[in-house]
Amino acid sequence: MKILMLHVDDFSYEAKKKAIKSAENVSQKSYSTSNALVVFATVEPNDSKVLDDVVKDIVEQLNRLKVNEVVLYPYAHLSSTLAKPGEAIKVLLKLEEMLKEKGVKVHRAPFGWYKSFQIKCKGHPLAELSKRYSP
Ligand SMILES: Nc1ncnc2c1ncn2[C@@H]1O[C@H](CO)[C@@H](NC(=O)[C@@H](N)CO)[C@H]1O
Repeated sequence: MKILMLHVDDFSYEAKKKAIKSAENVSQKSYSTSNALVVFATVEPNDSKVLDDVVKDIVEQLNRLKVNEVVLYPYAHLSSTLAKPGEAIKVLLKLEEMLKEKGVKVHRAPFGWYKSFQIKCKGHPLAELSKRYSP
C-alpha cells in the first residue's frame, strides 16, 4: 500500500462519474471538511497483511497533529502495481473499520469514481507525509 497523508485547512470533493463497473453506488456524492487528515490511499496486492501498520501510522500522525478526523480517499495513482478493484475496496473498508475501532472519525470517499477535489494543505513541517507498506 502507498499512502499520502495531508493535514488540511480545507478539503472538499465531488464524485463526478463512475470510472469502473464495480464503482460503489453512493447517495452522498460530495463532502467538505476542515482541519482534517486526508489520506490518499493506493491499494496494492495482498495489502490486507499491512493494515495493522497502516492504522498505527495514521493514528500516530493524528496524535501528532491533534486531529481526529480522517478522509480516506481511494486513489489509484500512487503505485503502478494496483490491487484489483474487488480486493481494493475490501481493504479500504477494513481500514475504515479499524480506524473507527480506534475512535477515529472517518469519512471514506466513494470508490470507483472520478472525483473533483479542492484542497488547502496547512503547510507546516508535519503537514505532508507519505508511507509505503510491503506485505
Ligand atoms: N488499487 C486501488 N487503490 C485505490 N483505489 C482504487 C484502486 N483500484 C481502483 N480504485 C478506485 O477506482 C477508481 C478508478 O481506478 C479510482 N479513482 C481514483 O483514483 C480517483 N482519484 C479518480 O482518478 C479509485 O476510486
